[in-house]
Amino acid sequence: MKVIGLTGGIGMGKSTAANTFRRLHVPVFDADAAVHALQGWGGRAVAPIAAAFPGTVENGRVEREALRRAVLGDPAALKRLERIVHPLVRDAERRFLAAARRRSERLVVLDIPLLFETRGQGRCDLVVVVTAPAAVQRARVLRRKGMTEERLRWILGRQMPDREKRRRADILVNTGLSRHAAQRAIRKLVKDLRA
Ligand SMILES: CC(C)(COP(=O)(O)OP(=O)(O)OC[C@H]1O[C@@H](n2cnc3c(N)ncnc32)[C@H](O)[C@@H]1O)[C@@H](O)C(=O)NCCC(=O)NCCS
Ligand SMILES: Nc1ncnc2c1ncn2[C@@H]1O[C@H](COP(=O)(O)OP(=O)(O)OP(=O)(O)O)[C@@H](O)[C@H]1O
Repeated sequence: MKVIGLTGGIGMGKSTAANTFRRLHVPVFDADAAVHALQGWGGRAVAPIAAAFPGTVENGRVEREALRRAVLGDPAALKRLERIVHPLVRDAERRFLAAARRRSERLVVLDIPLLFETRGQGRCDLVVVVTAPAAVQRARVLRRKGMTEERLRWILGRQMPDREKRRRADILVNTGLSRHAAQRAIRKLVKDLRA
């Protein structure tokens, strides 16, 4: 089974690329979705987060807005949150990979925003980095509800710079050109890997 890592900075087009893989019947592990599930009702991160960040859990689930306020601008607090969440995400990833192996999948994708930051590339046979010009990235992200210049700057400061990610990529997918071009690049990759 070949494991494709999919990563890129905020707003570079990971989720869109992940959907293209799904349409080609390649199973995708979505780390952001795993974080949501872990922080949702019944999730394994709820109790440790309630203990570490009082007031951020309500009705058995994490209030992400409150948690964001608790960590924004506080690198030490974010580190504490990551130490709770990342091992649990890793666990979910292991289960995903084990299930895919049992089904004899030949190709799977790990969609992980912080793949390089958490040294996850070693678990991948090849890494796809989605990228676009900084101005395009900025415009995309600032269109989102609740996003501010300050928040964007802070997030970008916590992520490995795009040029570093590009340097480490096995395959670069430019999402700044057109949807069609990005889809074509992914289709070609899947076809080559399946051959
Ligand atoms: C702080 C939280 C509650 C904020 O939630 P919120 O719904 O407001 O934002 P969301 O999760 O959609 O993240 C917004 C953007 O920030 C980026 N981001 C999120 N966490 C981190 C982080 N630890 N370091 C760098 N960038 C991050 C993501 O790429 C995303 O594009 C949430 O991001 C969280 O629990 N983060 C810690 C877990 C983590 O490290 N996740 C990253 C993916 S594994
Ligand atoms: N190839 C592309 N061509 C044009 N627009 C694109 C392309 N890929 C993504 N986009 C647009 O860019 C925006 C961000 O895309 P997406 O949500 O996939 O990014 P992301 O990397 O998953 O973001 P985040 O890191 O915040 O989760 C969306 O509005 C999407 O429609």
